[in-house]
Amino acid sequence: MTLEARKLVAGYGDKSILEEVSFTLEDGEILAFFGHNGAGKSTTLKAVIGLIETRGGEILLDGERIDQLPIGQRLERGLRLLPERRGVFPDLSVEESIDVVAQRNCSRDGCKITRSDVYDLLPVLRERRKVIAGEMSGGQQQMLAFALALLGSPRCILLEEPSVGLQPDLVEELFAKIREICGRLSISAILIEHKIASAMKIANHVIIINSGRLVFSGPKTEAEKINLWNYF
Ligand SMILES: Nc1ncnc2c1ncn2[C@@H]1O[C@H](COP(=O)(O)OP(=O)(O)OP(=O)(O)O)[C@@H](O)[C@H]1O
Repeated sequence: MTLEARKLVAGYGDKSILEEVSFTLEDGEILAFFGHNGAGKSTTLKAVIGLIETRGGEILLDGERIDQLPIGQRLERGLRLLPERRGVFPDLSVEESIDVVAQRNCSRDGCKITRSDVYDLLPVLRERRKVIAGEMSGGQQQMLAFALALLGSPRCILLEEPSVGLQPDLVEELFAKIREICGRLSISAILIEHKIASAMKIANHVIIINSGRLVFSGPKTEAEKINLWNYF
């Protein structure tokens, strides 16, 4: 799978936010997406998933343009968005949550990741099957949110600050799981993250935007040579 954004332009009302943002993401790769508050990172993910319309540029999945498709068709093609703090059903148990999403995402033939697969990939969820999602720790809620994004046949998961509110050791645990699962199942991810060091540990590529403009794009090894803190 290749996800490519070419010179994306997007905004809200008469406000222009993204100015020709481009990136490419291959199978199993993790793209760390950095930039100061309000730089336009979430806006980029919203444009990729189809929550806002683009005003210029192209989004391609395996060479096919998807920027005019409705969200539903982008989901069917394997794009997933895991929004900040909003990835779980707070009143449902872990098992109910997984069942509801599996029913929707795994009903078609060729479902890559089933209910039992997510329990195998994230065993903590099997142990916590009967627990109400909203009553779990932040780390476990993020594991569940990630599991829900995995159900079906995901190809690229857009992660919006999954570490928010987590203790440092839980961030490391969650990120290690993301790295392991994406690598093993050839799922790619875009990771918006303010915890730079943790994100850098699992990233292959880095992009940085500043006021809606791309200021850096390159492999992790190149990003390690610059002072990333200059962009926050
Ligand atoms: N729904 C909206 N309507 C109007 N303006 C918006 C909307 N959502 C975001 N913006 C504005 O777009 C700009 C970019 O916001 P965005 O959320 O994409 O930034 P970000 O880089 O994700 O920031 P953060 O790291 O704080 O989440 C900001 O100026 C923000 O106020």
